[in-house]
Amino acid sequence: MSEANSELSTSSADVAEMAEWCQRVPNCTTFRANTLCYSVEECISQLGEQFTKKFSYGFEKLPDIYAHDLIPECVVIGKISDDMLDLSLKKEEVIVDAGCGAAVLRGSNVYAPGVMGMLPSTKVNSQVSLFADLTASCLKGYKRVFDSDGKLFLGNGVAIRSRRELFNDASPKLGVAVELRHPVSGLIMPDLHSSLGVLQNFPSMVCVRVLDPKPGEIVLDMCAAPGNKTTHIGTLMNDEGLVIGIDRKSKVHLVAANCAVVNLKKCVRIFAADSTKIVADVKRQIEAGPPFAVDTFDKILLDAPCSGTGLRPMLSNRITSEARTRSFSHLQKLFVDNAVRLLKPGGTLVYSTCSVLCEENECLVAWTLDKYPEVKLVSATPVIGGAGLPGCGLNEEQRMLVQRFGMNETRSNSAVQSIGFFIAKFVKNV
Ligand SMILES: C[S@@+](CC[C@H](N)C(=O)[O-])C[C@H]1O[C@@H](n2cnc3c(N)ncnc32)[C@H](O)[C@@H]1O
Repeated sequence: MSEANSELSTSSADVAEMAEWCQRVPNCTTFRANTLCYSVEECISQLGEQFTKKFSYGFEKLPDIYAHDLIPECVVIGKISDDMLDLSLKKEEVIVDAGCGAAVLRGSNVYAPGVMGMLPSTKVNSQVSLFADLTASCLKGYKRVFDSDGKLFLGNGVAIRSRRELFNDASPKLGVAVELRHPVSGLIMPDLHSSLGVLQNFPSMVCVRVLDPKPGEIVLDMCAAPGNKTTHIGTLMNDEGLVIGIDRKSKVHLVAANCAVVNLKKCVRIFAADSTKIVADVKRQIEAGPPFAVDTFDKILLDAPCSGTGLRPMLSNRITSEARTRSFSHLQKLFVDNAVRLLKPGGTLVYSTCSVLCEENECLVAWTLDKYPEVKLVSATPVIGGAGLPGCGLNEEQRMLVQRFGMNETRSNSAVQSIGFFIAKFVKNV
């Protein structure tokens, strides 16, 4: 990074605004249809049937379910209307940790590991009010009414597990503990165990559309697990060509499992490796896995490990951890270095993060352009998010080429308000 760029960082006013934005919940649920097995229309109709069954306990009207006009495989599921929600407080309460609370606000049931407290009077099938403990002060197994300023109401549900099953038995604490019925956010999630498609944040789908993989191409997904973007890439390629997915040894099985679920049988090869060290000095067979020779790939997705500060709702404060961010931008530069070398002349590199901090986004792009004259920044089309932040190393023209989801979505033309995300697209000179 040049001297000037190295001093750039997200200002404390921006950080405060971002922290406030990150506490808000997205305004819909997004689901990527598995178009290898279903048409988007079939997918929408099956989701409608699923929700009709799920809502047999009393909702009169399903939320809107429709395909996004610019990303056709993206199925948008609207909110349950407020007038159908029963948000009256119940006698029984269940306390969950902040991570579980964030998932509940996005429409998830409560899974057993997230439960911190439950009253002894709660029975299976009891109606319960759900609260998140934002202070991390509720001890596991708490059995009284939790009295705290950091107690956030999440909605109402029905207990599926008893207190004894959750805290006393020696059996493993897995599975659904409380079925969510009336979330304050109005958001619901479809059944997750299905080949119909995957729950995926909207900008993640845009990111793969920006990469624009085509059947027959040779594509590298440098940070692939759990494989949501790998399966999207393979699907857009109609399972023809070669997609190399790389991640850590402990995670590559997730990518393989997700490929199997969506019925990708031919084009994806998965390898465990460190993507900061995958460039070989000599020519090698691509199928043999890393390291790879320079100038090998038509397209590379670098969905980099990052601070995750765009993920929302964020109920615990991760955004001020400067040390973490610094270590991520160091790692991100090592990935970029490998990516630029592995890209064929004329090839495309897409860099993305789910961070809202400019150190991991605009500054990283400015550093890349400064360090590698052989790549140029091009428009990250389809452009749906806002422009890059000013004052972070990119000039006016360059700011318009990248896209940023989250606060400052100045040119956003999508009604979907999702997580914070950043996408930049580079092409290597021929
Ligand atoms: C943002 S996540 C990727 C999400 C994935 N692209 C998806 O859409 O499902 C970043 C990933 O980078 C992986 N990672 C971190 N360091 C790595 C390294 N040195 N080499 C390869 N992968 C790494 C992490 O294990 C994590 O799965």
